[in-house]
Formats: sequence, C-alpha cells, structure tokens
Amino acid sequence: MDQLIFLGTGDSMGVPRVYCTCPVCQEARSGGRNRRLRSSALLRTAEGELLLDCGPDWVEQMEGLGQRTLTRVLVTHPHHDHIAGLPEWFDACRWTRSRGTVFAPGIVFETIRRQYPWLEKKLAFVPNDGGMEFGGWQITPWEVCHGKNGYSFAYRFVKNGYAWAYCPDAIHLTEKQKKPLHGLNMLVLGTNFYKEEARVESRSVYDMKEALELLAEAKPQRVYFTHMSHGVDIDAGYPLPEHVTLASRELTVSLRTGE
Ligand SMILES: O=c1ccn([C@@H]2O[C@H](COP(=O)(O)O)[C@@H](O)[C@H]2O)c(=O)[nH]1
Repeated sequence: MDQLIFLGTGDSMGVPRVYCTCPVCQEARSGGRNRRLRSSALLRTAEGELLLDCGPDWVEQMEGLGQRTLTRVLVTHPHHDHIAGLPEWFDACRWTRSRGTVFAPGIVFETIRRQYPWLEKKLAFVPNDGGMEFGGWQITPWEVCHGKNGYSFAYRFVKNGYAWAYCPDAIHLTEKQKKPLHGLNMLVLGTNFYKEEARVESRSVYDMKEALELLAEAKPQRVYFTHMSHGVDIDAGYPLPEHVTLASRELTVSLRTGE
C-alpha cells in the first residue's frame, strides 16, 4: 500500500530555534518530541518515491530514513526552507554519477534557476503546471496565498478514488483556492501556531484556530498539521477534533487506495 512518511514537520526555522530557550525549544534540544526538521514528506509507491519539498534538513532526513538515493522531488514553492536541500542532492548526484528530476510549476523554476544556476547539470526541471502522473497518482498543483511571503503551491493527489492534498505553507485562501480542498480523504496542512498573535500583515501561514474554520468548510476526513513552529508543544493537548493529528517525524500514513 502507498505510504506518506513525514520527514519534517517544522516551520522555516525548525525546532529548536537556534536563538531560543523557550520550554519547547529546550525540550526539543534535549532530543524530545518537539524536535522538528523543516517540512518535507516522502510519498512511497510501488513505482518508487517522490519527495515533497527538499529543505535544508534533507541530509539528516535521508540519514534518518537510511535512504542512500533519491530520484524525484516535487516542490511547493522556492523558499529556503523548501528548496535548500537541492544543491546537496545535486552534489550527491555528482558523486554517484546519477541524475534526478524536480517537478514544480514553471514560475517556481524561475527562482530556483536564479538561486542555484548550476543544478540543471544534474537535475532535470520538469514543469507540472498542467498536472503530472506518478505511481498511479494524478497530481495537480494549484496556487495558494502565502500571505506576506507571496505565493506557494499546494498539490492534490488522486488515485482509485482516494484523494489527498499537501498544503504546507498557506493562509487566507480565496474561495477559488479552497475548492481543491473539498472532498478529500486526507489533508496535510501547515499551521505555525495554535493561535498566532503577530499582526495579520506579517503572517504567512494559518494557525490551528483558523485552520479549524477551514476544515469546517472543506470537511476532509483526516487531517495532519505540519510546518509547526516552536509555538506548538506537541504534548499540549490542544482542543482539536479527533480526526486532526499533529504530525511528527517519521509518522507514516497508509494511503488507502484499495490496491
Ligand atoms: O523571497 C523569499 C522570502 C522568504 N524566504 C524564506 O522562506 C521562509 C519563509 O518562512 P514561512 O514561515 O514559510 O513564511 C524563510 O526561511 C525565509 O528565509 C525565501 O527563501 N525567499
């Protein structure tokens, strides 16, 4: 059965934050349950694997899995915490004389090319604006609001009538942007805090209270929160519905496609 494995569930700085001595960061520092690498997940299928985002913790994530090779990466948006592992993967390809493929909407490649102009010597960039297929999954990107940070993309995956979506970095979705979140068996959604106190103009990711309003509209059957900052204590017991789980590193979810 296909699986989704969470490799990182942290926000852009991860947990602990290097400058911070709050109780959550201290607990994470001592190897506790709040230690969170930058957000990424691995879709495992009979046809192989697809990594969802490749951030600065990529090497540690590969080592954690005991995985020596990687063939494909899907990118949600070209921000440091989602792409900074690409040059590391490039170097691994150079040393192993292999090649990889990166899938993303065309606009995402414009930034990746500017930031890392050497990557295409080893990594093929394949635009997926019109959707793509992998492992029997029909995968469709759509643009989502990323608040003060501009745009991001989310992805909807469909196979044998089972539908799920990966939307790690979004806020204030328009009605049109919410549409692909309807009718899902599972949703992976980014939520930086339980309740974020920062000014609305300075924000870029939903908090859990706002996410619950979104869930009440979209009604996914199962939900995993990711992209969580040090403002989230995984053991705090936040008042969340039974079908909502705070994801943690190497949590593995079976995707019940009926195969
Ligand atoms: O143009 C930009 C703007 C920001 N970044 C980096 O992205 C993240 C943003 O954090 P969120 O929590 O997802 O809002 C942060 O690491 C910034 O340094 C970027 O790469 N490019």
